[in-house]
Amino acid sequence: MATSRDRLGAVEAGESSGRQGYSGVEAVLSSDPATPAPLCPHGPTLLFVKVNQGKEEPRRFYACSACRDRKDCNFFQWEDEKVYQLFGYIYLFLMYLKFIELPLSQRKFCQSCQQLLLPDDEEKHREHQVVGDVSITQLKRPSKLLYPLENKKTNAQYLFADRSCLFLVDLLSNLGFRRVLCVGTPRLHELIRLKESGDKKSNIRSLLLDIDFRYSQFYMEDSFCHYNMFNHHFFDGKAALEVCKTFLQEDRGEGVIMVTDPPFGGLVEPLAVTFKKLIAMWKEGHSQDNSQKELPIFWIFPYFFESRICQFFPSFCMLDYQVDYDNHALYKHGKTGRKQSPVRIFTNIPPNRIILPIEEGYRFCPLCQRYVSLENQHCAHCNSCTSKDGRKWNHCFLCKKCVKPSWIHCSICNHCALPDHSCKGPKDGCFICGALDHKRSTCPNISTSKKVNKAVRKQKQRKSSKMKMDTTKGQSMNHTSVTRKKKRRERTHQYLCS
Ligand SMILES: C[S@@+](CC[C@H](N)C(=O)[O-])C[C@H]1O[C@@H](n2cnc3c(N)ncnc32)[C@H](O)[C@@H]1O
Ligand SMILES: [Zn+2]
Ligand SMILES: [Zn+2]
Ligand SMILES: [Zn+2]
Ligand SMILES: [Zn+2]
Ligand SMILES: [Zn+2]
Ligand SMILES: [Zn+2]
Repeated sequence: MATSRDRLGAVEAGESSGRQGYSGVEAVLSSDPATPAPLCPHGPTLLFVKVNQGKEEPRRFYACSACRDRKDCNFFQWEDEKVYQLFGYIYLFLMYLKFIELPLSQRKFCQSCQQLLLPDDEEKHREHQVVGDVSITQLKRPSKLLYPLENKKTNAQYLFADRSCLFLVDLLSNLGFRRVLCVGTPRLHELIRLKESGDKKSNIRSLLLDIDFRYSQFYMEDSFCHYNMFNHHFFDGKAALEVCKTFLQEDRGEGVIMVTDPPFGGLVEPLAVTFKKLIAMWKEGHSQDNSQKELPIFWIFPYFFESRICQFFPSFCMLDYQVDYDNHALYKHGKTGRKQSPVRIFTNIPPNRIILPIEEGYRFCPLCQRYVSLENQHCAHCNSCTSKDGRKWNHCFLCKKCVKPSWIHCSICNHCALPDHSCKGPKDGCFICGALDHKRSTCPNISTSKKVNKAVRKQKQRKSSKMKMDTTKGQSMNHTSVTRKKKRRERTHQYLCS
């Protein structure tokens, strides 16, 4: 919390090399384990020391362990100034109580430090970007006050568009849930609380687990735990773990659901391990007769992770609902009709209980007993509504399954693929006739090669204006994890950039 650009400026002044954004400094590896490092939104910070040639004792400071660039995380705290850590949550919450009692004109928020300011603090933030007149409504929507963390490597914080968030809150309430464990869903958490305080009928409570420490300014420890979902770590130790446990086990575990929307760059396996630990925590509070029951879960993630998620949670199915985000242009509805979002809800709740909004283009398929996208047509051969991406898919009789509309059956590869894919085998044959001694551009079965090139170009143009994710369930999972990771990154990149 005690970030300060001024002090950092002093450290950096006159330095030229070293850590980017913190030049002329080195990490202190053997910091005293008895003194835990303060936390930034990215977890425990690292201790650094300014390398100086002078004789005086260098002053040490804490900075973010994850972000190499100060632009991504400007946390800064001198080692000998550990004020906030001593008081932790209590301090922050007392500060919050003081804050809401101030007259509107004195309620200020420092955007540079991402921190609520009391009048005494103002002087320190004089040269920062400070906004005034922070209303109670704003305080109840911290996800709109704080800027979304956007560091791609550590934490891309994509926040739900109101439409999707309202849909989720209504759905949870219609399904009869009374408690929601929000794992990495700060905006859902605040909307549940907002509805709860406004509407007496809905009495849903919410507990947020998130790595973004900035939220602890706005919530007491019974509604926010600083948590790492990749290793099931509660930063505030046993007390926080107990809060979570009590929340899950209340009412003998009845009426609770976990909703999670992890960063998309995250790996499925560590997340699955963590979620199984949370499930086990919920189960501990059960009597034996309930042992068959599962903790209801909504796991929000891109559709191309379907096979991976179902590998760990075989009872999960993927809903057709497309989750939209505020701060990601490609995940939003376009001005003209729907821009496809690749993000879906994976759940162990029977899909026939989940009504998707007809006005947003979903319909009920009586054969599949679930709501599907309007264009997702029931295939008589597959006996299922097969589309994964919301477009109409076509059945290929050779592959014996439905495939994306942009795919064509390739006689060399013996399965459907994009027209301009490179075929397997020792040589890339001709896509048109399958012969190995020429490419499609010189195929004798087509009058002029120009025609083909033109057709291919056109197809490419058409394609690039549409979606471009080209993996189906079950494919691409049998390589080494390194190439898999790389490929997935590439695929996501390809999708996001198309
Ligand atoms: C893709 S965003 C989802 C936000 C959600 N759509 C919302 O609007 O409420 C991912 C969320 O997970 C949190 N997060 C990222 N890494 C995390 C970690 N290792 N452990 C816990 N939470 C994490 C982020 O702070 C962020 O709130
Ligand atoms: Zn940080
Ligand atoms: Zn400030
Ligand atoms: Zn169907
Ligand atoms: Zn089919
Ligand atoms: Zn085919
Ligand atoms: Zn091929």
